[in-house]
Amino acid sequence: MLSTWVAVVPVKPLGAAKTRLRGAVPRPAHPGLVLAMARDTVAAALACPSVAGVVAVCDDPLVRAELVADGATCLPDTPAAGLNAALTFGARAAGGAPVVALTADLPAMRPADLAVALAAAEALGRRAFVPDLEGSGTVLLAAPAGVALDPHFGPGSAAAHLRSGAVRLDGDWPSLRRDVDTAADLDAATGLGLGPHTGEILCTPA
Ligand SMILES: Nc1nc2c(ncn2[C@@H]2O[C@H](COP(=O)(O)OP(=O)(O)OP(=O)(O)O)[C@@H](O)[C@H]2O)c(=O)[nH]1
Ligand SMILES: C=C(OP(=O)(O)O)C(=O)O
Repeated sequence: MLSTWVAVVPVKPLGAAKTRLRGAVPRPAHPGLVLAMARDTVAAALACPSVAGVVAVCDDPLVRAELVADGATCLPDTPAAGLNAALTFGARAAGGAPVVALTADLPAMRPADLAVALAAAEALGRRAFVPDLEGSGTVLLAAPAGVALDPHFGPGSAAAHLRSGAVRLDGDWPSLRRDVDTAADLDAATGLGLGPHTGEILCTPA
């Protein structure tokens, strides 16, 4: 039987987020692009049959309002403590359920790819992670019920997750593994098929 996972999605305040992506769209559209990618990530997670709910961790009132309207629960960030603290905080709110951490920059993610990755994690019964397409970063970290998430996101996180004892999952899940950090990543995600919110931003004239 499939577990029902709680997905924890961290989102930086829009004014500070996705600095490497600046320039991919005209300057005023940048916050809207970051928000749209987060909304598509959350929508795909909510549409995945093995996900029971999404907890977003974010201090930005606009992001919180949009994601709650989309069906997520939102928690405030731990003040100035960073990404891994935010994930640990969000994971604790899952109350011992299986937790999957997802970055909020997966605008091409398909629910079916996420479901297959989660089934692979469940079959292992251990902490497991999915590297990004480049191989050095992490897009997903999963912990079974009752096991601490112990996130090590940040530069070189795939190696850090491996060192921490998590198992690397190497499935062919391009829509899940295509995180968007740069304009070139956004082009690649566009080629895979963007979610509707990100697609709409890119189609809106400046
Ligand atoms: N809640 C929260 N989310 C964070 C924090 N730092 C990063 N994130 C989120 O974690 C995910 C992965 O982070 P990055 O891909 O490095 O995003 P970023 O820091 O906005 O991007 P750059 O400025 O280009 O480094 C994204 O969804 C970010 O919004 C943080 O301090 N708090
Ligand atoms: C935070 C991460 O994202 P990126 O490396 O894409 O900034 C990560 O991969 O751990």
